[in-house]
Amino acid sequence: MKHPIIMSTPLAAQIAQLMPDAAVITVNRDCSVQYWSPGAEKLLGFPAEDVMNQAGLYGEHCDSCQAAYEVTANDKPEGRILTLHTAGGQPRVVKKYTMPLFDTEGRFDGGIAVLIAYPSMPTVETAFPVPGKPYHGMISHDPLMQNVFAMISRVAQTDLPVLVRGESGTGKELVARAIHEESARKGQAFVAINCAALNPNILESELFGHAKGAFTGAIRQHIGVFEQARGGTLFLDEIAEIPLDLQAKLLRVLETGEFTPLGGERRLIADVRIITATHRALREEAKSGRFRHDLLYRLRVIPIFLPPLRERRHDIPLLAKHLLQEQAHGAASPQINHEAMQQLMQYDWPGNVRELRNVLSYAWLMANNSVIELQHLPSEFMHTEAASHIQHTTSASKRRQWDVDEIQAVIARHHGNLTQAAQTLGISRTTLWRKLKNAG
Ligand SMILES: Nc1ncnc2c1ncn2[C@@H]1O[C@H](COP(=O)(O)OP(=O)(O)OP(=O)(O)O)[C@@H](O)[C@H]1O
Repeated sequence: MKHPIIMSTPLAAQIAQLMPDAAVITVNRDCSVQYWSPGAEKLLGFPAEDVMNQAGLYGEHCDSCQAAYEVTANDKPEGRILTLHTAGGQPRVVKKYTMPLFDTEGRFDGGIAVLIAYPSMPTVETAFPVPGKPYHGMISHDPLMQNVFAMISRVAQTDLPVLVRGESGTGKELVARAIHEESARKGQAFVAINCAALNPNILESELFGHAKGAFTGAIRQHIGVFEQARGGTLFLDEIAEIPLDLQAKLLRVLETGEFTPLGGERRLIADVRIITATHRALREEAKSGRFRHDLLYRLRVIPIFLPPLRERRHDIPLLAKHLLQEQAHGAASPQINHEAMQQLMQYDWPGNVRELRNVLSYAWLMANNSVIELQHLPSEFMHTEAASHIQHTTSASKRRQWDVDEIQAVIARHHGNLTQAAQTLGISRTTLWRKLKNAG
């Protein structure tokens, strides 16, 4: 039997005095408001007289819950992040803690809810988007990306399917992971699968699994990603690439919430949150018949678009600093000089942030712990007037010395594999040998 807790209004008022900025609310077993603190008036904008003795209040004022101020008998003590709307219609992100109360007979008898403005929580795991600060490993001060971060916080409070669209390397998987980490499914599995990387014949078994003997070669049972991700989040990358027959099967799973492994007898519950991603315009794919319309509507409930890096060039210095710091693992990270930064800013970045990360790794290696200059960037950055000028003015002796350092650093990075080192340097293995011999 649950322990009886008596929550009288004076006691609630005392708690409210201890937490003047929080909304302290008590409800009875019908969810009718019995106490509404001055902090609740401040945080949510509704005066007490408007809400007292009202039940099931303001469901329409909550984007991610049924009733904003509800307390149920099964509520757990952990906080939930919700987006509410204030009396003035402004969205307000709050963390809501609830405690159900029970009478001496063990019957549910209402409870207490404490709502705190989310960013002011002392224990926020740096999860609230703050411009210029990393948000789940992503950094940007671009307004579109800030919107994306805010959207992640909101959709994470629901189980709605999200479709992330963006070019390769724009951070689609980071977005999917961030939604998972912000959601109640955090702590359960996050399973990512790239639908384009798998042969269509084995994709079905990768998704739903197969029983032993389901087809020739199925020598043992295989657990598919729907089951691996049970209770957690399933990220289906490059969703546009799945064949039409599999699209039909996936649609059925989404409609019924169940699936059967290939050759299996039992239907299993698909308890996963689905996040999909693509670099293609899925609506165009549907128009041209390559993607099912009905599946598109199922998956694209919440669309999130990630802009390419060339459309947010002003993010490049911030990202470069962040990525270099990440690679330095706490040690002092190298600076980038003006010319090199100019080149980075002008480049089109077809591979987006992933390409920027790789270019910076290369440049750091080449700079050998000194300031990153233009000549440390890969060859595609050296084909401009400014670049050729700088190359020209690099002294021959400095250049030769730099070559040896560079070669040795690249060889070390490839753990002594000269073929791979030569590939990274863009020279033949023979030239590499010759340079090493001359240096020695
Ligand atoms: N805004 C960002 N801030 C910091 N790092 C980022 C950002 N966006 C992407 N990255 C980094 O870029 C790389 C690529 O990110 P991710 O794998 O999420 O991209 P993607 O869009 O899923 O790529 P693909 O479509 O090729 O799978 C990762 O190393 C990731 O950490």
